[in-house]
Amino acid sequence: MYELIVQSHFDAAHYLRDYPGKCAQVHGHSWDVEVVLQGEQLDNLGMLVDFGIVKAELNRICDQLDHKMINEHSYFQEHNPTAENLARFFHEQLTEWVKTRYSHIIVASVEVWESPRASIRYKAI
Ligand SMILES: Nc1nc2c(c(=O)[nH]1)N=C([C@H](O)[C@H](O)COP(=O)(O)OP(=O)(O)OP(=O)(O)O)CN2
Ligand SMILES: [Zn+2]
Repeated sequence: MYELIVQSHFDAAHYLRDYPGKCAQVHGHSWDVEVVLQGEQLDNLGMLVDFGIVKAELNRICDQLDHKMINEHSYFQEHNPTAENLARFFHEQLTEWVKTRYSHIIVASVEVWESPRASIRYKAI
């Protein structure tokens, strides 16, 4: 089993609805995102899938949030923009993308760091 890992990054603002503390106020973070894809079968180049293709898709999703107010994104009007929901958001979008293109890989996990010392990892079950 191979695991392919790519990372990306975005800067954005958010606030947590109904949060009993300072995070209920608008503030910003520099989020880091790491995606793990798993698969067994390699292509004729000996790749699970080209890093560049996965990075481009991950960057496309990050661009939906980069330098924005996350709460205004349609997904986060319904989900509080916690690291948990951000990880789920990336996982859902990447899974949709993988399913339409690659039958031999799955999105095993997405990890979102809200700071260098705090992250959430979401895994498919
Ligand atoms: N499980 C989660 N807990 C918290 C989340 C989250 O997404 N999932 N988010 C927040 C807030 O976004 C907050 O901005 C970050 O909280 P906190 O680490 O307390 O704040 P700082 O970055 O300022 O850290 P300091 O150690 O106080 O400097 C809260 N919790
Ligand atoms: Zn925050």
